Amino acid sequence: MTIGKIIDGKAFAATLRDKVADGVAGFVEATGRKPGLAVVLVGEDPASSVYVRSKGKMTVAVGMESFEFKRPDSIGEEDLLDLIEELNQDERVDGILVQLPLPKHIDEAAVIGAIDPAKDVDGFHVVNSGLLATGQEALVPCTPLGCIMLLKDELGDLSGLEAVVVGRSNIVGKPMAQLLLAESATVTIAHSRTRDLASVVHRADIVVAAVGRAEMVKGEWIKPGATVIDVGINRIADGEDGKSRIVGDVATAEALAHVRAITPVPGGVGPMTIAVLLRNTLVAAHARAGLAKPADL
Ligand SMILES: Nc1nc2c(c(=O)[nH]1)N[C@@H](CN(C=O)c1ccc(C(=O)N[C@@H](CCC(=O)O)C(=O)O)cc1)CN2
Repeated sequence: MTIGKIIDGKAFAATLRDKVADGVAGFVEATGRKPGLAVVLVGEDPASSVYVRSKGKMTVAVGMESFEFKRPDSIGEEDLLDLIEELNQDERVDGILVQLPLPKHIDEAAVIGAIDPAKDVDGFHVVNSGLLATGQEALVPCTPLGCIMLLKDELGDLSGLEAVVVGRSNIVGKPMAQLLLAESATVTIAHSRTRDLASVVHRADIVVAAVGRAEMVKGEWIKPGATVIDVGINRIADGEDGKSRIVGDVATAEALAHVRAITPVPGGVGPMTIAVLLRNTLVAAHARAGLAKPADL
């Protein structure tokens, strides 16, 4: 039995961060200032706090300015919108990111819609999703852009390949499908109501699993030689000692016998998310300064 390749997202992300650091040095030389990223965290969700801390550290590590804004769960929507407006006007800030999820009493769409699209380094604003959908230059959501980078690195030209995206979220599934379409793949979006998901997935040369359900995509669903990108990060109880571990949306151990290549969880897509965020911030900084974006990004 042959075993598929494990795609090392951690190593790819480290190389991307090095390229961003080089690009930042060039930007500082050209403009006399550092690119700046503002991250807004509402509440104290432990996972979100870890991601925000990590974003701050990596922002500084590539030579950018990091601005962190922590607000309590109880913040009102108007106050959050006022903060966003301040950041929109702040010349030191090239990128604004509001860590998701937000507390239930805050309208996520209203907050994202208040971010200046030129500073929307998450690529979630409708202006950026519209630009992406119509094939124009846009700030693109970090996780799907990271997935495309890994796929192109593994497969080269994606043109004509059959791709199935499992999941239809605005953050991953929909932009992922748009990016694959832009690469001339033949794209299907499957979701919780899709009939006979196993046979839909079995058609695919590329499977992107982004449903948020632990190991839902089974190994036998995968067409031999397919490439699988696992976006899921699901914490599950492991054994009797009460400890937990993280698994993806794909049953990786089973899938390895079928795939050409697969991203692991952890260490696959996750690390790409923050590396692409830094890349997007540098791209936004160049655009705001009227400079062309560095060629290798
Ligand atoms: N405004 C945003 N909110 C959220 C986003 C986003 O892109 N923008 N994505 C996720 C969280 N996220 C970054 O914000 C993120 C998730 C996972 C990882 C990561 O590196 N994961 C590791 C495992 C981590 C662990 O052990 O818990 C991995 O997969 O190897 C980075 C960033 C939701 N919110």
